[in-house]
Amino acid sequence: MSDDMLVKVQGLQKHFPVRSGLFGRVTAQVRAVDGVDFEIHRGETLGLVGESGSGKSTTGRAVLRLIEPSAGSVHFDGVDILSLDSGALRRTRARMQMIFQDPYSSLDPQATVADSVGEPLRVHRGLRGRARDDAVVELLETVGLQARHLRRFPYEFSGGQRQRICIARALAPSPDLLVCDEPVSALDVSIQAQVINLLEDIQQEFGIALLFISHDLAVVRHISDRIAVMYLGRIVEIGEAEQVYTQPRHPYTEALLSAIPVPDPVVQRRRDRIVLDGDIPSPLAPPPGCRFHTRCPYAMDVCREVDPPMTQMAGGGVACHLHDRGPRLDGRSVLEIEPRSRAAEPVHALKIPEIRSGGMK
Ligand SMILES: Nc1ncnc2c1ncn2[C@@H]1O[C@H](COP(=O)(O)OP(=O)(O)OP(=O)(O)O)[C@@H](O)[C@H]1O
Repeated sequence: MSDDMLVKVQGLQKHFPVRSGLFGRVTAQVRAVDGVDFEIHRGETLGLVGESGSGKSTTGRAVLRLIEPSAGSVHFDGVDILSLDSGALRRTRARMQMIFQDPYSSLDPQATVADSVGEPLRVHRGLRGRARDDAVVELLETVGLQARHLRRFPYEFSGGQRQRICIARALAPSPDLLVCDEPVSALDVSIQAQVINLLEDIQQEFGIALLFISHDLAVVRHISDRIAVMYLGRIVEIGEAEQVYTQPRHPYTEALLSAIPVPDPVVQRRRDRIVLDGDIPSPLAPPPGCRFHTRCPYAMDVCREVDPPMTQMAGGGVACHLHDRGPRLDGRSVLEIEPRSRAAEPVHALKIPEIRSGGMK
């Protein structure tokens, strides 16, 4: 792992068993995360986007080992966190904190701010009494609250203020990584930008890396250095934020982007709205071949058969799709690329029709 690499995730899977019948036999598996690779560098913000159900939260939790991954590896600062015993995991986890969507349920309603934010200071830094309160006040000021809030309870705060308290608590053990799972989705629109700006300021001031999970590509673009797009348990595209936003390689990214209103009418016209058919398929039985083919406006016969590999694209970014819609770094054609997996039919026997025109709606 290079020196500036903080997190390296390889082949991550999380399958949830579905049990039924009198004896609770496992009859199926929800493949919530089904082979995910990415890296986060020190001080970097990686945005993770995708529709509801694409596996973003499960990925975030599995990275922190809040849930046990089914397969794959997660290295944090060079250490394989899946190999740690509970004591070592607890110590490492202090450096990896999580902020959840709902600040209402994230805080103990019976605990004052001093206690909520002070507890990790006691556990991880051994602070007590006055020293602990002073450190809490410092953290409160960092997140835009004041010393007068110290003895108050969660019900006395607005949603935005509660999320600030959660952020202060997450900062208490001086983490290197913050996993933010839809941190502004439960807040009023007017407050969302303030909390995103706060996270950005914190990230810059303390050099903390962020894994920023959101279903909203517009939110993620603002804060991210790089963006990973997730669909049905897999990352389908990953690259520099600006490049993913202005030059999407995967039809799914294109569809997500087309749903974002753009103030410039010329850009909006270039970005005709792509409405995807139907809902995201069930992770109990992902479609064979390319998982996106059932909703893809450009689907070809081959897409039903071949699970496309991630391909390094010229101009930056990595995307998984079979269409020749951007130059590949290796200059190879669709059929030369080794598929990740393939169904019964060999690829060369498949006829690739023209990309359907008029597929956009
Ligand atoms: N504990 C669980 N048991 C069974 N299935 C689960 C469990 N947790 C998540 N899932 C399923 O895994 C899939 C991915 O869920 P996940 O919450 O990770 O997606 P998401 O992209 O974060 O969406 P959302 O924003 O709605 O949470 C979904 O189909 C979900 O129903």
